[in-house]
Amino acid sequence: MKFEVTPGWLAYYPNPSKPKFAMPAGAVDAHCHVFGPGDQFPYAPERKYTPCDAGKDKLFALRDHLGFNRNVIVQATCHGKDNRALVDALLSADGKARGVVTLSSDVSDEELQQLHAAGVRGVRFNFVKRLVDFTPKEELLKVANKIAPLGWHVVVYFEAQDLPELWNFFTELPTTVVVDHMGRPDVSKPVDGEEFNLFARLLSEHSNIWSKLSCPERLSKSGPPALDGEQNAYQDVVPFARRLMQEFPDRVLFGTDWPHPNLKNHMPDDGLLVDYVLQIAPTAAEQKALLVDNPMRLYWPEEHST
Ligand SMILES: O=C(O)/C=C(\CC(=O)C(=O)O)C(=O)O
Repeated sequence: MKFEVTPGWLAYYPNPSKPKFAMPAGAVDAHCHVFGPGDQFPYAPERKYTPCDAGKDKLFALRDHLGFNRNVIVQATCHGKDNRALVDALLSADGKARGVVTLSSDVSDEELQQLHAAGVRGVRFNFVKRLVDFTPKEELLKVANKIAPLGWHVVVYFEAQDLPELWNFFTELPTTVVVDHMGRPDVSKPVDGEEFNLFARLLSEHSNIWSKLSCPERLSKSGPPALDGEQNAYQDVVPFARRLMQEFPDRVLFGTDWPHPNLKNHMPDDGLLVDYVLQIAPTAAEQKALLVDNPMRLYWPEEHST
């Protein structure tokens, strides 16, 4: 099937630079996507956007170019609950990729076993209103209860203003819970203000809740963008990520978010996005926790020793 991309769609950066930051051995890109290709893995009829194709071969080439060792591929809403593109990527990754899928509550035990064998270790619940239609919480809880016995976790994506309403749901989930993109704070508000304090409290009061420090390119208001060799990109986001890195060093993850769906004003150079990590995790110990130990503990526990 032929798909027309959403008007104004920004394609991923064509020739990313080589990062200056040599990541620790075994680094994991813990948040990225595959899109199609649409003629092989059609986009979902209920999608809110149509991206440009960004298939597994491009993702794996980027992984190697940037110096990551492994990927965690997260289901994006443009593929709905059809996880075939993601599973196909996992099966082609020589064990170097794990996945987070989207499921409906009638998923069978047999399907779950197949997904587990392919490398799936989590489900994603998306609450961002521009991306998805509403799903009743009972439905989501059913899914969470089905995947809990497999040792999987739940990834949640929401915007900061919706946290109060979602708090009870998140804190009652029976699994590890991983929050995408620091709960999308408004970074023009203070890092120790009411909004971000609430998010930090979610983690401090619930030791099963983790956060990705990803997506400065999406959260930043004043940049500067990760373009043209910029080594101090997205300075307005750094204090937020830095706070979580320091307060919860063993529950944070980082990912590129390639191919960066729905960006509106610029497309980052992924090499410079890797260099951004030096600002939020300046010490070798923090870098190892963020990029290796934490994601390995969550996604490859059988290989993880520390
Ligand atoms: O890639 C991300 O994490 C963020 C997205 C897209 C997304 O999550 C999805 O479509 O599922 C966004 O903010 O548009």
